[in-house]
Amino acid sequence: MEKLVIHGGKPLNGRIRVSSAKNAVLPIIAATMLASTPSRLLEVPHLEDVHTICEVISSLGVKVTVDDKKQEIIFDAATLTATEAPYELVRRMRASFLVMGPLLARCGEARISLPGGCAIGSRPIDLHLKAFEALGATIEMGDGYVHAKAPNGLKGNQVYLDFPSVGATENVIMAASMAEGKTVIENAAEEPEIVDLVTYLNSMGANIRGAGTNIIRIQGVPELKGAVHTVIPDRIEAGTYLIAAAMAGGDVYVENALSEHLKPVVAKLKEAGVAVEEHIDGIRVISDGTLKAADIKTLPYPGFPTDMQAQFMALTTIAEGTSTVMETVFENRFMHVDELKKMGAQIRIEDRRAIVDGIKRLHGAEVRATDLRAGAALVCAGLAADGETKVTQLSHIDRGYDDLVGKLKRLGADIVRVDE
Ligand SMILES: CC(=O)N[C@H]1[C@@H](OP(=O)(O)OP(=O)(O)OC[C@H]2O[C@@H](n3ccc(=O)[nH]c3=O)[C@H](O)[C@@H]2O)O[C@H](CO)[C@@H](O)[C@@H]1O
Ligand SMILES: C=C(OP(=O)(O)O)C(=O)O
Repeated sequence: MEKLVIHGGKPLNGRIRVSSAKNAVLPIIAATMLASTPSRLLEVPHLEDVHTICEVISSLGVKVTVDDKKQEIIFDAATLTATEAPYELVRRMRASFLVMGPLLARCGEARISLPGGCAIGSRPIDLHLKAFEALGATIEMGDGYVHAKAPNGLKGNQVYLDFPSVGATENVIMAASMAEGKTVIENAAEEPEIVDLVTYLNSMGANIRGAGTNIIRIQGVPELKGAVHTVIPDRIEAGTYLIAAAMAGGDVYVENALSEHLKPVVAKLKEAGVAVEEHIDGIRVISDGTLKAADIKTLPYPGFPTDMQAQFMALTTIAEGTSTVMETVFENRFMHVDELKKMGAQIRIEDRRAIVDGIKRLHGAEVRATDLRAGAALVCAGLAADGETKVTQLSHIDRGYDDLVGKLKRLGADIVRVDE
């Protein structure tokens, strides 16, 4: 079994560069299916989730040509032939469901396995389906699959999302980009990854306005052409390294981190007593490892990101005083609590709130990465803890962190990946 073995207590120093955002590259790869000519994506991160979405669209007939050295991928969807995404692929990653919008737009049909729940909550897809129906698709469910059909094409409409779901907003944008007429999405998600998807779609010839606000207007066009695109930096990866440095202590420059995408994380780090400098091409953290309690509440963007909740909770475990961590986006995203407790953390859960009594130091332990960000939180905790920490279930971490071990080693961390 593969493990990360960390000998904690060493300060982190130096520079690392953030990779392109997982949560932007996944919908953008799905969107390449909309084009009748090839698209080229630059600086694509090496992530398991990227492999998975490439497998999904390859299985639908898209020609995917990877140039690993240049970190480029070319997608040619002229050969899109199939409309069914099977369970074996969709179960590996929920974001596979993002192929539904493009398939409906291009082929008028999609049969996709239900993505189901996962460690962080039940994660239904009702908002996606309601929106597709508003665009004229008929939806049938059976045998664990969603079968959506729009044989005469999709028609633009007003779509109100009951919650600003990131995935539903992306799926509707992609579907509506080639629908007949105008679509207006109200209560849309405002995440930077949505803005990046729309930047890419507009460069393909789409007509979409308002991305980054809660009202997005889409005038459908009959055809989209491939484009060249570089995906935005990963704000969650950046935030994870900021927290690692804040906890372990040291002086770290996170190059390519965009501070305008990380406002709540930077504000909370400052509240916790960490010195943070926001520069044009990155963010610098200087910390002696002394931290103060700070409360967070996760919210859709521009609120505090749920994908940073576990890492920030790790930080509060060694912050002086009592912190409250409230999770409002997912109903069950506290799987890391039991693992952090194995390292000595004092945490109790009251409904959607975790109350953390800070202690002076964590101690090393063998812990499980129960999901992607839980894994990241445990790595941060291990870097700051006394003694040896072993993190297992690395497949979760591999989904979303490009060269985690290499980057941390460059900062002086004592971390290795072993197969025991
Ligand atoms: C690949 C990707 O970009 N993943 C991100 C995306 O996930 P994802 O797009 O799945 O997250 P959503 O914004 O859709 O989910 C937010 C909340 O809405 C609920 N919901 C969502 C859709 C739906 O049809 N019905 C429904 O009830 C979910 O269960 C959840 O409680 O945004 C999340 C919230 O910022 C992040 O944590 C994920 O990292
Ligand atoms: C929850 C996450 O991703 P996904 O939506 O792909 O599960 C995440 O990136 O933290």
